[in-house]
Amino acid sequence: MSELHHLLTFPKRPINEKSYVVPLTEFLKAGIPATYTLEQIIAFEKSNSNNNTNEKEESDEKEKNEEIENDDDNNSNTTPLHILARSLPKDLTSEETDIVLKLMNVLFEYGAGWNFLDYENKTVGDLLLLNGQSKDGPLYQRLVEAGVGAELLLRKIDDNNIQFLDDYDIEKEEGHCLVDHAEEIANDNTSDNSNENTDNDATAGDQMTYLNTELEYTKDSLVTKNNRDGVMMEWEDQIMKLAADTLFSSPALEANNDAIVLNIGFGMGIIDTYIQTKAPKLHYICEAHPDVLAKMRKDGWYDKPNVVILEGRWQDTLNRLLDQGDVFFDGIYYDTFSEHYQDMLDLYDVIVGLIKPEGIFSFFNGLGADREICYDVYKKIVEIDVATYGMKCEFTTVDITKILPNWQNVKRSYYNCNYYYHPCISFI
Ligand SMILES: C[S@@+](CC[C@H](N)C(=O)[O-])C[C@H]1O[C@@H](n2cnc3c(N)ncnc32)[C@H](O)[C@@H]1O
Repeated sequence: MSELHHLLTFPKRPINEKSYVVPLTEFLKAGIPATYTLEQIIAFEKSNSNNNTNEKEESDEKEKNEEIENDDDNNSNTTPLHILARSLPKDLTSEETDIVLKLMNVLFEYGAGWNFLDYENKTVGDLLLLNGQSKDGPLYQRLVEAGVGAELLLRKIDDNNIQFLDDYDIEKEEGHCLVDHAEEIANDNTSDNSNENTDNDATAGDQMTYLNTELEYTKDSLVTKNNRDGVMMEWEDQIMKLAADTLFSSPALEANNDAIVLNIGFGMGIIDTYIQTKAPKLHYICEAHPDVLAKMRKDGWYDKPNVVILEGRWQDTLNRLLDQGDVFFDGIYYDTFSEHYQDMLDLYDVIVGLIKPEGIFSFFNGLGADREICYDVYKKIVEIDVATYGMKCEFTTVDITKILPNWQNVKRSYYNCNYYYHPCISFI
């Protein structure tokens, strides 16, 4: 362990400016990177000890190093911020908390990352919470702020086509939060859109690959036929019920049967079934996948008098509705598959043109739900993004510990938090 890392284990109390902020700043000013990881130190020491075989006295250190080296995938990045969060005393005074906040500020100022995973596969956020910090507390909130800043900056860089690193490298190296209904991105972008090669990992990450992939309805899910990627699962039933209620909560609605609502993404039709129980005047459903459309036809959705089916991707069908200029919605719900947050940014442009002034927009919020800190960062990002359209997003937190599945029959879990932030978006 380097002196910098050792300092952040808080070897002495109280934690004050002189003993901590001053030396940390000096280390960083001297050129030690704020992202200097334990793994890099181990690699360095290993190469040194190979050259100098008689220096083997630090056995404690070796044990720790072995733990880190034995990390499953060896991809961990145990940064100084991890050490700080892991070593945080549980009985911090408020003066000491202020100093720790200063230490975090200094580390971020010198380029510390907010979302690396350490040798135990934990984020700094996980460690702060484990050490008694609350989500509303200044330390966790500082981390969220850093995440929001970094994600917005990354977006600006992408927008301007400035490429410091290959996009894929950024995602791999920083454990970049994946913000889709499914949590993992495709291994690579080599899909050729043919049926033969489509049913692989890319189904969740690439829309055209997904739309060419055969689907299968099981008793309680909709999955990609060959690789069993969960497109939709029945455990979300209560979330869909809540969402359907939200769609009918526009203050301008006098009765449900006046309502004109739109659902984007049919899947298992769970939310659409709840919407139908409210007997809206018009119920639009936008769906792109041929297998899902076939199921909708078979189950009689095309024959329902108040249902209008928009066949195709929302990117095409909703823009046509916008051009038409004569349909406006009291409620819009969005829940697709294999799309990215960039798609949601594009969707906001369409939504503001299609929703009535007092209408409500909501979506399945799996944004960053693979990690608590990512989920909190994306909660903030949504608020910031919709605010640019003069809208506000109010979240209701729902405990979902009892309804989360065991993920046994699908390839991977796409939701790893035991609570759900249900969004309700409306004009201010
Ligand atoms: C997670 S499921 C929706 C589940 C639905 N909320 C329910 O209650 O069952 C996602 C659906 O979105 C559809 N989809 C994916 N991308 C789409 C797009 N660009 N436009 C329209 N539908 C899309 C998928 O085919 C799939 O049927």
